[in-house]
Amino acid sequence: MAGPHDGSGKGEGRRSASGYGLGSVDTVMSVTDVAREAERFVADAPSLDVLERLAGDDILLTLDGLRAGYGPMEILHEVSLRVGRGQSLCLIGPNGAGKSTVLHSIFGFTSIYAGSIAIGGKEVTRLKPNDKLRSAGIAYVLQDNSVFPDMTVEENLWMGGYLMSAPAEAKQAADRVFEKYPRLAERRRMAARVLSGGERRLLEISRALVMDPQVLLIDEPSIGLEPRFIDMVFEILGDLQRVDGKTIVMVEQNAKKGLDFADVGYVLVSGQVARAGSGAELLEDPDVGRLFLGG
Ligand SMILES: Nc1ncnc2c1ncn2[C@@H]1O[C@H](COP(=O)(O)OP(=O)(O)OP(=O)(O)O)[C@@H](O)[C@H]1O
Repeated sequence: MAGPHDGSGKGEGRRSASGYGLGSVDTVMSVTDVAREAERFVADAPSLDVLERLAGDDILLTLDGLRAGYGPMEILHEVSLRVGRGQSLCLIGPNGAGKSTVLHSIFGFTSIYAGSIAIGGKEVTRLKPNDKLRSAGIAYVLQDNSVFPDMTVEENLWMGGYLMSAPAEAKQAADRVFEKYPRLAERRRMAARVLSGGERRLLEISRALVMDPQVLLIDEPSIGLEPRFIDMVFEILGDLQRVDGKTIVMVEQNAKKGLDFADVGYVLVSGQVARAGSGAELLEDPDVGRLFLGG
Protein backbone atom coordinates (compact mmCIF):
# COMPACT_ATOMS: atom_id res chain seq x y z
CA MET A 1 0.00 0.00 0.00
CA ALA A 2 1.28 3.44 -0.88
CA GLY A 3 2.10 5.54 2.15
CA PRO A 4 4.06 8.61 3.06
CA HIS A 5 7.23 6.67 3.85
CA ASP A 6 7.29 4.05 1.10
CA GLY A 7 8.79 6.26 -1.58
CA SER A 8 6.30 4.89 -4.09
CA GLY A 9 5.27 8.32 -5.24
CA LYS A 10 1.64 7.24 -5.33
CA GLY A 11 -1.30 9.12 -3.87
CA GLU A 12 -0.72 10.02 -0.25
CA GLY A 13 2.75 8.52 -0.58
CA ARG A 14 3.73 11.42 -2.80
CA ARG A 15 2.78 14.09 -0.31
CA SER A 16 4.61 17.31 -0.83
CA ALA A 17 7.61 17.79 1.38
CA SER A 18 5.79 20.73 2.93
CA GLY A 19 3.55 18.30 4.79
CA TYR A 20 6.70 17.48 6.72
CA GLY A 21 7.93 21.01 7.00
CA LEU A 22 10.44 20.57 4.19
CA GLY A 23 9.26 22.88 1.46
CA SER A 24 6.39 24.57 -0.30
CA VAL A 25 3.23 22.96 -1.60
CA ASP A 26 4.60 22.62 -5.12
CA THR A 27 7.65 20.67 -3.94
CA VAL A 28 7.32 17.17 -5.35
CA MET A 29 10.10 15.31 -3.54
CA SER A 30 8.84 12.45 -1.39
CA VAL A 31 9.95 12.24 2.21
CA THR A 32 12.20 9.33 1.26
CA ASP A 33 13.86 11.38 -1.50
CA VAL A 34 14.39 14.23 0.92
CA ALA A 35 15.88 11.93 3.55
CA ARG A 36 18.25 10.35 1.00
CA GLU A 37 19.40 13.73 -0.29
CA ALA A 38 19.73 15.09 3.20
CA GLU A 39 22.01 12.20 4.18
CA ARG A 40 24.36 13.24 1.38
CA PHE A 41 24.63 16.61 3.06
CA VAL A 42 26.41 15.15 6.04
CA ALA A 43 29.49 14.38 3.96
CA ASP A 44 30.06 18.15 3.69
CA ALA A 45 29.99 18.85 7.44
CA PRO A 46 31.57 22.23 8.24
CA SER A 47 34.90 22.39 10.05
CA LEU A 48 35.34 23.95 13.47
CA ASP A 49 37.10 26.87 11.77
CA VAL A 50 33.95 27.63 9.82
CA LEU A 51 31.81 27.48 12.96
CA GLU A 52 34.20 29.81 14.79
CA ARG A 53 34.34 32.28 11.93
CA LEU A 54 30.54 32.42 11.89
CA ALA A 55 30.36 33.06 15.63
CA GLY A 56 32.76 36.03 15.52
CA ASP A 57 35.26 37.22 18.12
CA ASP A 58 33.13 36.91 21.23
CA ILE A 59 31.90 33.33 21.48
CA LEU A 60 29.36 32.82 24.25
CA LEU A 61 27.99 29.31 23.81
CA THR A 62 30.06 26.33 22.74
CA LEU A 63 29.04 22.73 22.10
CA ASP A 64 31.89 20.35 21.36
CA GLY A 65 31.42 16.83 20.04
CA LEU A 66 28.15 16.50 21.92
CA ARG A 67 26.63 13.04 21.97
CA ALA A 68 23.26 13.12 23.67
CA GLY A 69 19.84 11.54 23.65
CA TYR A 70 17.07 10.08 25.73
CA GLY A 71 17.84 7.11 27.97
CA PRO A 72 19.88 4.71 25.87
CA MET A 73 18.87 6.30 22.55
CA GLU A 74 21.59 8.53 21.13
CA ILE A 75 20.05 11.26 18.96
CA LEU A 76 22.91 13.76 18.60
CA HIS A 77 26.16 12.39 17.20
CA GLU A 78 29.11 14.65 17.90
CA VAL A 79 27.36 17.95 17.45
CA SER A 80 29.62 21.00 17.65
CA LEU A 81 28.21 24.50 17.62
CA ARG A 82 29.36 28.04 18.33
CA VAL A 83 27.20 31.08 19.08
CA GLY A 84 28.58 34.58 19.48
CA ARG A 85 27.38 36.86 22.28
CA GLY A 86 24.35 38.79 21.07
CA GLN A 87 24.00 36.63 17.99
CA SER A 88 20.97 34.74 16.76
CA LEU A 89 21.31 31.21 15.46
CA CYS A 90 18.61 29.15 13.76
CA LEU A 91 18.64 25.36 13.46
CA ILE A 92 16.81 23.93 10.50
CA GLY A 93 16.52 20.39 9.16
CA PRO A 94 14.09 17.57 8.50
CA ASN A 95 11.61 16.29 11.05
CA GLY A 96 13.27 14.09 13.64
CA ALA A 97 16.78 15.39 12.84
CA GLY A 98 17.30 16.27 16.49
CA LYS A 99 16.88 20.06 16.37
CA SER A 100 14.78 20.26 19.55
CA THR A 101 17.15 17.76 21.13
CA VAL A 102 19.98 20.28 20.68
CA LEU A 103 17.96 22.81 22.71
CA HIS A 104 16.97 20.12 25.24
CA SER A 105 20.64 19.19 25.65
CA ILE A 106 21.81 22.77 26.11
CA PHE A 107 19.16 23.22 28.81
CA GLY A 108 19.84 19.90 30.54
CA PHE A 109 16.85 17.77 29.57
CA THR A 110 18.81 14.92 27.92
CA SER A 111 21.36 12.28 28.81
CA ILE A 112 24.79 13.38 27.69
CA TYR A 113 27.15 10.57 26.75
CA ALA A 114 30.17 12.55 25.55
CA GLY A 115 31.30 16.03 24.60
CA SER A 116 30.83 19.32 26.38
CA ILE A 117 28.75 22.47 26.67
CA ALA A 118 30.31 25.72 27.82
CA ILE A 119 29.00 29.19 28.35
CA GLY A 120 31.38 32.12 28.56
CA GLY A 121 34.24 29.61 28.66
CA LYS A 122 32.81 27.83 31.74
CA GLU A 123 31.79 24.21 31.38
CA VAL A 124 28.11 23.61 32.17
CA THR A 125 27.64 20.26 30.43
CA ARG A 126 25.80 18.45 33.18
CA LEU A 127 24.13 21.29 35.06
CA LYS A 128 20.47 20.62 35.73
CA PRO A 129 17.88 22.92 34.09
CA ASN A 130 17.33 25.01 37.23
CA ASP A 131 21.05 25.70 37.43
CA LYS A 132 21.29 26.36 33.73
CA LEU A 133 18.73 29.09 34.29
CA ARG A 134 19.97 30.36 37.64
CA SER A 135 23.71 30.28 37.25
CA ALA A 136 24.39 29.95 33.53
CA GLY A 137 21.69 32.43 32.44
CA ILE A 138 20.12 30.12 29.88
CA ALA A 139 16.33 30.20 29.52
CA TYR A 140 14.18 27.88 27.48
CA VAL A 141 10.93 28.87 25.75
CA LEU A 142 8.97 25.70 25.19
CA GLN A 143 7.31 24.83 21.92
CA ASP A 144 3.76 26.21 21.87
CA ASN A 145 1.03 26.19 24.50
CA SER A 146 2.99 26.46 27.68
CA VAL A 147 0.96 29.22 29.31
CA PHE A 148 -1.18 28.27 32.28
CA PRO A 149 -4.57 29.15 30.81
CA ASP A 150 -6.49 29.53 34.07
CA MET A 151 -3.90 31.76 35.69
CA THR A 152 -3.83 35.46 35.03
CA VAL A 153 -1.21 36.99 32.79
CA GLU A 154 0.69 38.31 35.80
CA GLU A 155 0.54 34.99 37.64
CA ASN A 156 2.02 33.37 34.54
CA LEU A 157 4.84 35.90 34.59
CA TRP A 158 5.48 35.38 38.31
CA MET A 159 5.97 31.70 37.52
CA GLY A 160 8.98 32.76 35.48
CA GLY A 161 10.60 33.81 38.77
CA TYR A 162 10.01 30.50 40.53
CA LEU A 163 13.72 30.17 41.30
CA MET A 164 13.93 33.53 43.03
CA SER A 165 14.23 33.43 46.79
CA ALA A 166 11.17 35.58 47.58
CA PRO A 167 7.86 36.09 45.78
CA ALA A 168 8.37 39.87 46.02
CA GLU A 169 11.55 39.53 43.98
CA ALA A 170 9.71 37.58 41.27
CA LYS A 171 6.98 40.22 41.20
CA GLN A 172 9.50 43.02 40.81
CA ALA A 173 11.21 41.16 38.00
CA ALA A 174 7.84 40.57 36.34
CA ASP A 175 7.08 44.29 36.62
CA ARG A 176 10.28 45.06 34.71
CA VAL A 177 9.08 42.76 31.93
CA PHE A 178 5.64 44.42 31.98
CA GLU A 179 7.34 47.79 31.45
CA LYS A 180 8.85 46.45 28.27
CA TYR A 181 5.58 45.00 27.00
CA PRO A 182 2.62 47.33 27.70
CA ARG A 183 0.41 45.04 25.62
CA LEU A 184 0.82 42.41 28.33
CA ALA A 185 0.68 44.93 31.17
CA GLU A 186 -2.75 46.10 30.00
CA ARG A 187 -3.94 42.51 30.24
CA ARG A 188 -2.18 41.56 33.47
CA ARG A 189 -5.33 40.62 35.39
CA MET A 190 -6.95 38.70 32.55
CA ALA A 191 -6.92 34.92 32.41
CA ALA A 192 -4.19 33.86 30.00
CA ARG A 193 -6.71 31.73 28.12
CA VAL A 194 -8.35 34.84 26.60
CA LEU A 195 -5.12 36.06 24.97
CA SER A 196 -4.65 35.85 21.22
CA GLY A 197 -2.12 33.37 19.84
CA GLY A 198 0.48 36.11 19.39
CA GLU A 199 -0.07 37.45 22.90
CA ARG A 200 0.31 33.96 24.34
CA ARG A 201 3.63 33.57 22.57
CA LEU A 202 4.65 36.99 23.88
CA LEU A 203 3.72 35.82 27.38
CA GLU A 204 5.79 32.64 26.96
CA ILE A 205 8.80 34.66 25.84
CA SER A 206 8.25 37.23 28.60
CA ARG A 207 8.09 34.53 31.25
CA ALA A 208 11.52 33.35 30.12
CA LEU A 209 12.81 36.92 30.51
CA VAL A 210 11.86 37.26 34.18
CA MET A 211 15.21 35.72 35.23
CA ASP A 212 17.01 38.08 32.84
CA PRO A 213 18.86 35.31 30.95
CA GLN A 214 21.74 35.96 28.59
CA VAL A 215 20.72 33.14 26.23
CA LEU A 216 17.19 32.40 25.05
CA LEU A 217 16.53 28.96 23.60
CA ILE A 218 13.32 29.08 21.58
CA ASP A 219 11.61 26.10 20.07
CA GLU A 220 9.50 26.93 17.01
CA PRO A 221 8.57 30.56 17.72
CA SER A 222 6.22 30.71 14.74
CA ILE A 223 4.36 27.44 15.23
CA GLY A 224 0.59 27.69 15.08
CA LEU A 225 0.57 31.46 14.60
CA GLU A 226 -1.20 33.53 11.95
CA PRO A 227 1.22 35.40 9.64
CA ARG A 228 0.69 38.79 11.34
CA PHE A 229 1.59 37.27 14.70
CA ILE A 230 4.61 35.52 13.23
CA ASP A 231 5.96 38.91 12.16
CA MET A 232 5.22 40.31 15.60
CA VAL A 233 7.09 37.49 17.34
CA PHE A 234 10.15 37.89 15.11
CA GLU A 235 10.10 41.64 15.76
CA ILE A 236 10.08 40.95 19.49
CA LEU A 237 13.00 38.56 19.14
CA GLY A 238 14.90 41.03 16.97
CA ASP A 239 14.39 43.72 19.60
CA LEU A 240 15.61 41.39 22.36
CA GLN A 241 18.74 40.72 20.36
CA ARG A 242 19.49 44.28 19.23
CA VAL A 243 18.29 46.32 22.18
CA ASP A 244 18.83 43.94 25.10
CA GLY A 245 21.81 42.07 23.70
CA LYS A 246 20.24 38.65 24.20
CA THR A 247 21.74 35.67 22.45
CA ILE A 248 19.08 33.65 20.69
CA VAL A 249 19.21 30.01 19.64
CA MET A 250 16.07 28.85 17.90
CA VAL A 251 14.62 25.90 16.08
CA GLU A 252 12.30 27.01 13.31
CA GLN A 253 10.27 24.81 11.01
CA ASN A 254 9.58 27.85 8.83
CA ALA A 255 13.15 27.69 7.54
CA LYS A 256 12.89 30.76 5.34
CA LYS A 257 11.62 32.93 8.15
CA GLY A 258 14.19 31.55 10.58
CA LEU A 259 17.15 32.03 8.23
CA ASP A 260 15.91 35.46 7.24
CA PHE A 261 15.99 36.41 10.89
CA ALA A 262 19.12 34.68 12.11
CA ASP A 263 22.72 35.82 11.85
CA VAL A 264 23.79 32.19 11.57
CA GLY A 265 22.03 29.03 10.41
CA TYR A 266 22.89 25.39 11.01
CA VAL A 267 21.39 22.50 9.06
CA LEU A 268 20.99 19.42 11.21
CA VAL A 269 20.54 16.04 9.54
CA SER A 270 20.28 12.73 11.39
CA GLY A 271 21.68 14.22 14.56
CA GLN A 272 24.72 15.78 12.85
CA VAL A 273 25.57 19.28 11.72
CA ALA A 274 25.54 19.00 7.96
CA ARG A 275 26.00 22.62 6.95
CA ALA A 276 26.46 26.02 8.56
CA GLY A 277 26.56 29.53 7.18
CA SER A 278 25.20 32.98 7.70
CA GLY A 279 21.41 33.04 7.42
CA ALA A 280 21.79 34.83 4.08
CA GLU A 281 24.31 32.27 2.77
CA LEU A 282 22.04 29.37 3.58
CA LEU A 283 19.06 31.11 1.99
CA GLU A 284 21.06 31.28 -1.23
CA ASP A 285 22.43 27.74 -1.00
CA PRO A 286 20.70 25.76 -3.78
CA ASP A 287 20.70 22.49 -1.79
CA VAL A 288 19.15 24.17 1.21
CA GLY A 289 16.65 25.85 -1.09
CA ARG A 290 15.65 22.59 -2.74
CA LEU A 291 15.43 20.56 0.45
CA PHE A 292 14.14 22.99 3.01
CA LEU A 293 12.80 26.10 1.31
CA GLY A 294 10.64 24.57 -1.37
CA GLY A 295 12.96 24.97 -4.36
N1 LIG B 1 11.50 13.29 25.30
C1 LIG B 1 11.88 12.38 24.40
N2 LIG B 1 12.04 11.08 24.74
C2 LIG B 1 12.45 10.14 23.84
N3 LIG B 1 12.70 10.42 22.55
C3 LIG B 1 12.54 11.68 22.15
C4 LIG B 1 12.13 12.73 23.04
N4 LIG B 1 12.07 13.89 22.33
C5 LIG B 1 12.43 13.58 21.09
N5 LIG B 1 12.72 12.26 20.97
C6 LIG B 1 13.18 11.57 19.76
O1 LIG B 1 14.38 12.19 19.33
C7 LIG B 1 14.41 12.26 17.90
C8 LIG B 1 14.68 13.67 17.46
O2 LIG B 1 13.57 14.47 17.87
P1 LIG B 1 13.60 16.04 17.85
O3 LIG B 1 12.28 16.50 18.37
O4 LIG B 1 14.82 16.54 18.51
O5 LIG B 1 13.73 16.33 16.30
P2 LIG B 1 13.40 17.66 15.51
O6 LIG B 1 14.45 17.79 14.46
O7 LIG B 1 13.22 18.79 16.45
O8 LIG B 1 12.04 17.25 14.83
P3 LIG B 1 10.73 18.12 14.47
O9 LIG B 1 11.15 19.07 13.41
O10 LIG B 1 9.80 17.07 13.97
O11 LIG B 1 10.26 18.77 15.74
C9 LIG B 1 13.09 11.70 17.41
O12 LIG B 1 13.30 10.37 17.01
C10 LIG B 1 12.20 11.75 18.62
O13 LIG B 1 11.26 10.73 18.63
